[in-house]
Amino acid sequence: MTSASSSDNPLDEFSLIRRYFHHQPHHAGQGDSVSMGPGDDAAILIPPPGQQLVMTQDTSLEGRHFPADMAAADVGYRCLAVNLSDLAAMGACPLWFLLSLTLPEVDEDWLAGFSHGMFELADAAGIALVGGDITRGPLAVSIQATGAVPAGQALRRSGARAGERICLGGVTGAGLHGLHLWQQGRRDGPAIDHFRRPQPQLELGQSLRKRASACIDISDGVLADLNHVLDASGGLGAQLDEAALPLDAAILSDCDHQEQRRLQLQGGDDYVLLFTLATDEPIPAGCHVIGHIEEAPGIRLKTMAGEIRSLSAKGWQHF
Ligand SMILES: Nc1ncnc2c1ncn2[C@@H]1O[C@H](COP(=O)(O)OP(=O)(O)O)[C@@H](O)[C@H]1O
Ligand SMILES: Cc1ncc(C[n+]2csc(CCOP(=O)(O)OP(=O)(O)O)c2C)c(N)n1
Ligand SMILES: [Mg+2]
Repeated sequence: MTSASSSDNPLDEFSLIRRYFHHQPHHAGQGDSVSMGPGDDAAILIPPPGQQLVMTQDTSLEGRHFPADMAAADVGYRCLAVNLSDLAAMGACPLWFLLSLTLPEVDEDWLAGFSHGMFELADAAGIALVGGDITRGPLAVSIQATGAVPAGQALRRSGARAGERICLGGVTGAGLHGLHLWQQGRRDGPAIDHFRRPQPQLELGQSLRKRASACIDISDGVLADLNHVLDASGGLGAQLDEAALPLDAAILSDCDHQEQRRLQLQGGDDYVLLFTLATDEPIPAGCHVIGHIEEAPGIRLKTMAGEIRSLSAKGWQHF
């Protein structure tokens, strides 16, 4: 957020909520499960019969998760996208979300842009905003999203087994590279687009139910998030094949080989799915096999030269 409100009489909290956050869902059926949305002490929701609810929450802070000079519409889109990516990783269909917004001031241009970007993705994904909270302070966006899966079919981090293939739902490295370019003053191009507007892989996640043995979305980098799967699956290990790592050469063309590898494996901000598949499962279209699960703990890389090197599961860490 870069500019202050020019209004002499800023909107009060309730008018602001009515103006920017009472949104009529565009999607057929979106909102049908909402008995009471924003406006009462809490939302009243109708869980889909026979389904389990899946809940997640991620907070995005200015300067930590998105740059202070990012357009408000992109901030709105991105903050919802990172939460939808967690629903995708569980194989869930999005239903409802709560928005907790901390604003330094009432800037109506910013709010109009933010809500526009957020609802653009909400409508595309079929998720309804059902409530939230607004307070004053340094800009922070916290979203709690709920989805549903048929009972017993949610994807977990914990089901990987030795011998299974490790797959990626898309290329990695573009997100953090986009941030680096942003920090160098660039404002357009495919890597920047990837960083500004990550595309949660909801359809892929849903298609992996009853097929993938484990799944996670990559927010902290391939190695760090693969390591969560290995830990959750009982302390297994993995071997990755350097030659098989998907690389969008156009996106990472301005990086040397070592930087490309670092971004691909440790970048973060990717929001593609990483999942494990038994050897008889077909590989979904657009996905890449990057290695396999092994009994021996730790992550190893088979290099282009055929050497096996140990890798540390380093990735993004807040502390
Ligand atoms: N403050 C918290 N209280 C309880 N559980 C938490 C808290 N923060 C994170 N978790 C849980 O820890 C797990 C890992 O969180 P996180 O690393 O944020 O995952 P993700 O990358 O999927 O967002 C999740 O199951 C999340 O719900
Ligand atoms: C301004 C800015 N600096 C740095 C980053 C890089 N970054 C910040 S948090 C993060 C990891 C993901 O965020 P986190 O809060 O750990 O989300 P979660 O893993 O819980 O989904 C990355 C790669 C960024 N996105 N924006
Ligand atoms: Mg999280």
